[in-house]
Amino acid sequence: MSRPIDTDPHLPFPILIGDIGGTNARFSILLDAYAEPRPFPIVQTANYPTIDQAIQKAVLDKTSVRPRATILAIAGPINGDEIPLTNCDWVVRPKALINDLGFEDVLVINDFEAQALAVASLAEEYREPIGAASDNFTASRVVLGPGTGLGVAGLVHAQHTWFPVPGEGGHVDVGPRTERDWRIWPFLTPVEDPTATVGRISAEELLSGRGLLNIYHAVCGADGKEPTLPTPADVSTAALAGTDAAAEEAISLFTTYLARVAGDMALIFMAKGGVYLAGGISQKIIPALKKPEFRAAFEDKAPHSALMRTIPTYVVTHPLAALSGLAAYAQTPTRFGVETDGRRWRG
Ligand SMILES: Nc1ncnc2c1ncn2[C@@H]1O[C@H](COP(=O)(O)OP(=O)(O)OP(=O)(O)O)[C@@H](O)[C@H]1O
Repeated sequence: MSRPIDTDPHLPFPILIGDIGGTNARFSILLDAYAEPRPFPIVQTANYPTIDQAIQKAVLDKTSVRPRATILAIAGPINGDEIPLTNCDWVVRPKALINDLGFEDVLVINDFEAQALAVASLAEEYREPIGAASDNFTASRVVLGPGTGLGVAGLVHAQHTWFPVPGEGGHVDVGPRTERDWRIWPFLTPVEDPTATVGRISAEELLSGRGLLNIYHAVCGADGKEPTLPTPADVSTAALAGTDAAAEEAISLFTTYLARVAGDMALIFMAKGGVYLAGGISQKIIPALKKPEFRAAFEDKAPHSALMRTIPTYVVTHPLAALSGLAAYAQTPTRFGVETDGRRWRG
């Protein structure tokens, strides 16, 4: 028996999938449920005034395939018919995509929801284990991604279905714990965020590009030294090369705080299937994450340390992880419990 159209999660092929970040937009086309996604060159969002023009010029003008549907993953909340992106001037207008570009079906989801879809079935070659624990059964997972901000999503496994749970976990409070933390904390001030509430250090203010710089400045401040490294990449490069003591401590604290928050998220979701570190920064600091501090802080969750020791941790190394999650969903939407209410438009 065929399902009524309103509850059928399948979108019609060909499907254009897009991962729209603050800086970069990545697109692929899926011809059918079995074909490999066909990628297009990465688009710099600053080079196009609107997403419609980017899709037209960077995708539709470059292929004779006419996608009938599109699934877009965006950074930011999805409310209503006008969806502004965080960190970029583009506004997603699904009705315009239908009327002007000819799509019949448009689905917009959160970027970390797409990352969560990706970790449901990430091949071994696209994940780097941190620590010895390994997953040998299907269980709920968590994905955390330090980048421009800190994205967090759960992936709950129930009733043979993966349910991505997008949230705002990057904005939980983090407090000092060790004696050194207590010395550093008074020097932690938002580096580039004038809207941050005074006195509140959220996870994102530590675990992001600006967060790493924030930690580095605080380490220098606590030691009465002048900071000399201007960017987060300078801090991690100097730390990994062992050429700057404050940068080395900053990256060590960054991995420790990331592990504490990752452990908290694992406890909340009972993520026996593992914690996956995505985002732009994790892949670049794998040697630091492989030092003992990360797993030690992750497992340091009395009275649940024994449980934490069994939970594997990985860095996602797939170059287009969010797109791979969207492709998995587009191919077999019934494997996933993705909420489409208020996020799907049809022409
Ligand atoms: N080697 C590095 N070490 C530490 N931080 C880095 C490094 N390279 C870049 N960053 C920081 O990572 C952040 C960018 O993260 P990411 O690559 O995830 O970009 P994004 O804007 O969040 O995503 P998108 O590329 O999808 O637009 C910036 O704050 C940048 O300063």
